Amino acid sequence: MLTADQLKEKAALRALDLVRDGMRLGLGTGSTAEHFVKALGARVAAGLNVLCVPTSEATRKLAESLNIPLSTLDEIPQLDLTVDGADELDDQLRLIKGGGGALLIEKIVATASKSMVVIADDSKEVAQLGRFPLPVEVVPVGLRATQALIKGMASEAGCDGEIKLRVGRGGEPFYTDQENLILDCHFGSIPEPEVLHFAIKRLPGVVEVGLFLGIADAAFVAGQEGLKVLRSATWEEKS
Ligand SMILES: O=C[C@H](O)[C@H](O)[C@H](O)COP(=O)(O)O
Repeated sequence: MLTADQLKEKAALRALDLVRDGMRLGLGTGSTAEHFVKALGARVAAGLNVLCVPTSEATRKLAESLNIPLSTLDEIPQLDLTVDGADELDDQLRLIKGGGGALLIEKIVATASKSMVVIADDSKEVAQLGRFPLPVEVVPVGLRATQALIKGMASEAGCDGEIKLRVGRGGEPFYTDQENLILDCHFGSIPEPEVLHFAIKRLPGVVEVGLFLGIADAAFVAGQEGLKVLRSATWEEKS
């Protein structure tokens, strides 16, 4: 019986098969992405030539410690591949991300990539998104007003539930790398993710919504029975 962490590593190692010499890569954030970055670091130490854009300060520090060559999207606006974890995914490759607070840069980097591949253990797979509280990144100014607006818009989109300001370990508000706040929306289920995304995203205080829709091209999902590959209609794995 493999532990959840071993399953995450298995998915991450499978994604490493996609990496080719000379690629420009987006590096995701979180415990699953960390396995990918560490394994990539070992390949770089063995001579692989890649240039990578991290999606968070935590990932930048980890990649730096492994001597992985780093750049920014300003220098390389288009990437070949981004590999990242997810908090939830459904069978249409729709995701909830942002459990670690990195959703904004993760979405920018993934969208700037020709392919985005998700790595996950099978506890992240759901029939309907929403069991995991949906993270919404908001600017600190007007927090309570934005929170009330999100609640109203979400309710119209069929999603009700508590919306909580994320706090850090010491009970103080959690700030993202961009000094924004996160509202975790405990909806339980999101019947129409596209409708909800559109409704919330257009509010002025909202920076980004943790729904990734039409962004992921494939997912490697590791379970006790083996590794499952989910593919979008257009994704082809090059050998
Ligand atoms: O903000 C964090 C990211 O979206 C992570 O990729 C997501 O929370 C999954 O993290 P983990 O692999 O640790 O479950």
